Amino acid sequence: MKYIIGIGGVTNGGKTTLTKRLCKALPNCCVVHQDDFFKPQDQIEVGVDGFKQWDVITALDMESMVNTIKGWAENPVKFARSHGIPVSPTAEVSHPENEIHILIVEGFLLYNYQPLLDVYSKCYYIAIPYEECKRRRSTRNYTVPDPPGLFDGHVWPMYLKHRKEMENNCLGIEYLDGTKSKDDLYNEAYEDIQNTLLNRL
Ligand SMILES: Nc1ncnc2c1ncn2[C@@H]1O[C@H](COP(=O)(O)OP(=O)(O)O)[C@@H](O)[C@H]1O
Ligand SMILES: NC(=O)c1ccc[n+]([C@@H]2O[C@H](COP(=O)(O)O)[C@@H](O)[C@H]2O)c1
Ligand SMILES: [Mg+2]
Repeated sequence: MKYIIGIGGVTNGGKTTLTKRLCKALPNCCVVHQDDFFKPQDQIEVGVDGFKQWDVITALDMESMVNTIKGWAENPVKFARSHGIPVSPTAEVSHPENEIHILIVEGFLLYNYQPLLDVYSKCYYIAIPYEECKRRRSTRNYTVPDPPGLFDGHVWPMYLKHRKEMENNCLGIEYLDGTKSKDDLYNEAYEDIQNTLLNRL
C-alpha cells in the first residue's frame, strides 16, 4: 500500500515541524519538502511591487517535484534507501503492495498545482491568523532574507489569493489549527492518519 499525505498551509504554520515528527512515527515514511524546489534567486521574477515573487508557483521547479514524487511511487524502498531513511526489514523483501509505504509531501503551495491535486490520499492544511504568522515569520532565517515590507506586500496577499483558489478547486481538505501546541497538532494528525489509513489494512 502506498499512501501520499499532503501537509500544506500557510508559511510558518508549522508544516515542517509536524512533518518531521509524523515521519519519525509512521512506518516506512519518506518526505518531499516543496521548499527544496525553489528556483535559484536569479530566476525569481521581480513584480511591479518591486519584490522578488517567491510566493507564486512559478518560483518553484514543480516538474522536478513531480518527478521526485513519481520516483518514490515507482520504488519506495529504493527511494528510502537513497535518502537514508530506514526501511522495515519485511519491506526490504516483500512486494511494495503488501507493505505500508508513506510519503509526506509538505509545502506552502501544495494544492495550487493541478498535476498534483489527485495524488494525495489525505490532504491537510495548517492555518494560523495574520498576527501570529507575521510574528513567527519575523524570526525565520530563509536562504534569502525577507526585505522590509515583504510580508504585508507579497507573502500575506499571495497566501490569501492561493487559499481562495484552493477552496474553489479542492474538495476534502482537512484543516488543522496551527495555533494549537506542537504536541496537540501531532496527536491530532497522527490519530487521524492511524484511523483513516493504517486501519484500512
Ligand atoms: N504548533 C506550534 N506552535 C507554536 N509555534 C510553532 C508550532 N509549530 C511550529 N512552530 C514554530 O513556528 C516556526 C515555523 O515552523 P515550521 O515548522 O518551520 O513552519 P512552516 O514549515 O509551516 O513554515 C518555527 O519557529 C517553529 O518552531
Ligand atoms: N527556501 C528558499 O530558498 C526561500 C527563499 C526566499 C523565501 N522563501 C520563503 O519560503 C516560504 C515557504 O516556506 P515555509 O512554508 O517553510 O515558510 C515562502 O513564503 C517564501 O517566501 C524561501
Ligand atoms: Mg517549512
